[in-house]
Amino acid sequence: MTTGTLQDFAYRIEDLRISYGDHQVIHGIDLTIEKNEVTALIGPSGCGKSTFLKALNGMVRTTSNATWSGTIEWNGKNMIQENVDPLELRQKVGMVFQKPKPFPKSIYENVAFGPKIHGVKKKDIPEIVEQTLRDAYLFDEVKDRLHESALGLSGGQQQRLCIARALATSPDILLMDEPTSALDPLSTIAVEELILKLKEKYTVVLVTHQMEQAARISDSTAFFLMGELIEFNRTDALFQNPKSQQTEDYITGRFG
Ligand SMILES: Nc1ncnc2c1ncn2[C@@H]1O[C@H](COP(=O)(O)OP(=O)(O)OP(=O)(O)O)[C@@H](O)[C@H]1O
Repeated sequence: MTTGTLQDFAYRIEDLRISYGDHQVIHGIDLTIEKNEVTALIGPSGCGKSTFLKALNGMVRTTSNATWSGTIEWNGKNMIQENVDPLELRQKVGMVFQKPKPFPKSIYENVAFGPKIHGVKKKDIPEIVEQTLRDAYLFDEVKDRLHESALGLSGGQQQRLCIARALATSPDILLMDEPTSALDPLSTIAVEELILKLKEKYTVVLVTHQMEQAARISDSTAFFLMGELIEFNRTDALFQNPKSQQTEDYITGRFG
């Protein structure tokens, strides 16, 4: 594999296997994640969706009881076999979690934190903060209170701030682990609309328990069951005409 090759995909995954101690939880997954699309990961609790996401941002490497094998080609390298700079990975692959957890600092400082760590010049930071808050469709709501605590924002605003924080280091990819599960319906719609806009600039991989959400906002959907990839297809095709009986049972609510 040549370093720096321009890829037309965000990730190419081949025969990915992951274990925690003796417990294998991902069983040989092959999947290509396209750039500038939303890829949804669905499946019942414990099927390995979060573990798969942790593989994509390299967190499996630093999880003490975890081992992995296979190929995750990202940015011209197999991140399982080859040395990938953890700082580069953290800058290029942003992560958004289930519960919004802004730092107990001002709105401004939350967004400025990443660029500061990555060595952006002090004079450039105000512009980055403003642009990133605009990209997260939050700027107009917070422009008069940038230096007030982020903890004073609503849950939905806090989640959009966490998305802004992830965007502030100019990533290519955003990994989102159930980003709306702690939000009320209106905030959920705001975050879903944001995700749809983000794919113009970013690749989004989204773990969701809400089938309607996958159907509404993703381009492709992967259905996981007990650590195996049962079906991966364009979202419309997967929901309208599932090829596997297990997919059909899951999306029609017969289990999970
Ligand atoms: N650090 C860990 N050590 C040991 N086992 C783990 C660890 N993290 C996850 N597991 C186990 O790996 C399996 C897959 O978990 P994972 O969190 O990836 O599933 P999930 O599909 O994201 O579940 P959920 O939808 O409930 O979040 C589960 O059996 C879980 O208990």
